Amino acid sequence: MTDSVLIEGLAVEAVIGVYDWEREVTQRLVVDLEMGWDNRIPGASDDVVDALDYATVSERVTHWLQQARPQLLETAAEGLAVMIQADFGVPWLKLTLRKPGAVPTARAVGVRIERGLQ
Ligand SMILES: Nc1nc2c(c(=O)[nH]1)N=C([C@H](O)[C@@H](O)CO)CN2
Repeated sequence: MTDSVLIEGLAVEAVIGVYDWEREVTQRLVVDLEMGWDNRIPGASDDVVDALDYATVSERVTHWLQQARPQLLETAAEGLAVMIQADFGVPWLKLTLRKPGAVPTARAVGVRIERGLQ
């Protein structure tokens, strides 16, 4: 199944980082998500109940990142993937998590993971 639902450039202020100073501040994270979903069903019903609601997923991702306070981007990405697959029934996803302020000479640094079967 090649259909998907997208969330691009979701900005979240959260505590993340391995250094002591990073535990005292929030930093900007930017989330890009592609989530497998059969869009033929909502496409036929025109009912959001059948859709993967990107607004609800965005809220849950934001809340998860703000309460988790992970050290590593890898930990955050893994936890988000588990939550999205379990809570929304998403069969596969590609998640990119960027930390734009981490390396001043780079536009952004980050990690990308894919989970599940496409
Ligand atoms: N692969 C990673 N490398 C680093 C991470 C990370 O989360 N994943 N984090 C840091 C620090 O927290 C850094 O962002 C502080 O500027 C270093 N390397």
